[in-house]
Amino acid sequence: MRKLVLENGAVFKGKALGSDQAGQGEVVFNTSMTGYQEILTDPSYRDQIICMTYPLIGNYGINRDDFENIIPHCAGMIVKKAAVHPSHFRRERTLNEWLNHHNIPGIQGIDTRKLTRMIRTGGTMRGVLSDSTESVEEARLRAAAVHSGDQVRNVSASQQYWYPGRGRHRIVLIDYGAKKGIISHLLKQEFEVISVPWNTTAEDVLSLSPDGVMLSNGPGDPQDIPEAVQQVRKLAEVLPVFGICLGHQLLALAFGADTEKMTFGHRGGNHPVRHLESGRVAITSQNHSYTVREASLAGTGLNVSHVNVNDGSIEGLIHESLPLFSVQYHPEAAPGPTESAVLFDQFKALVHEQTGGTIHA
Ligand SMILES: NC(=O)CC[C@H](N)C(=O)O
Repeated sequence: MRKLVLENGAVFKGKALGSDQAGQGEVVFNTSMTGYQEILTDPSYRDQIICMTYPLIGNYGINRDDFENIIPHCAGMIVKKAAVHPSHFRRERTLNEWLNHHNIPGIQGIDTRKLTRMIRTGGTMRGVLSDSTESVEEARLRAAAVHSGDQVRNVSASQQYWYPGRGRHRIVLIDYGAKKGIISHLLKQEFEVISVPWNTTAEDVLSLSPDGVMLSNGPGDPQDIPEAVQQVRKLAEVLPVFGICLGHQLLALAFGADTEKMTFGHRGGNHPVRHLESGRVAITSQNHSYTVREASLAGTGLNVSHVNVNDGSIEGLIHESLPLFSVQYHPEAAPGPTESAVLFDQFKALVHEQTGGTIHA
């Protein structure tokens, strides 16, 4: 028997999934029906235990192509039922085999609806996964003591990577825990991409002669990395910038706005977002716990471009005079609906406009 114990004392008894090692982290839920491979390898889930609300996970196995990072960074996985015999022509391993291979613990067979409702009302909670015979109170105390920090430092690559691309314009991607999908979309726009570690100084970024800067997604609280915020501000004054998720939050902080933690965040592939100027709604892929505080935007030069249709939270920002924009959701859609990929076209157009170039088809 394996159990999940939350910091509020709730106990969920189920069966083992993945590694036998004890797991601990912040328990979050994701409403995507598919895309578990991309979700498990998204570095933004660092130190989090992911509960999938869809009841059958793993039915098409794990393949060699759909990774968002070389290794998974999440702390655990919770499913109602993990498929034992996945069926897909690209499948190479089962979910259970792959979790074992990467030493990630999980639990299956618990009431994931009950857990999700508990998080929706009580907020994101810390929890532990264990096989041990420790008492519930001991496990609860362990859960309440879970502390995460240094998440970006732990997931960002420690060196530069160069992706030649086919275009004339060079983008420096600041890697706070970047998903492969972002790099693929930049290359599709024919940008040359240089990804740099999260703590690269603005001066070192500028020495690479970029035509624009992409601020990636990443784990944790954006306020944990004030040194990165300072560098973003310097870059935003001189170059076109596009920020995604953590990158969006860092851009807001760089201009003096504030961020706060949401009760349970947004995670899934079906979040409706309204573009205020056109009134058009896009269905988006999301994975975040923090949000930009609307009241804090006054006087920053940043305006709200997109809002979440469900709860009205800020989903996009645009600067009133500088060539900068950002979104809280995931236009790279890995996994998720691809309709927001147009934002990468808009970034290309912005970079070309700023550099005086023309777009080559
Ligand atoms: N996907 C992301 O970049 C997440 C951003 C941030 N860690 C949050 O949870 O809000």
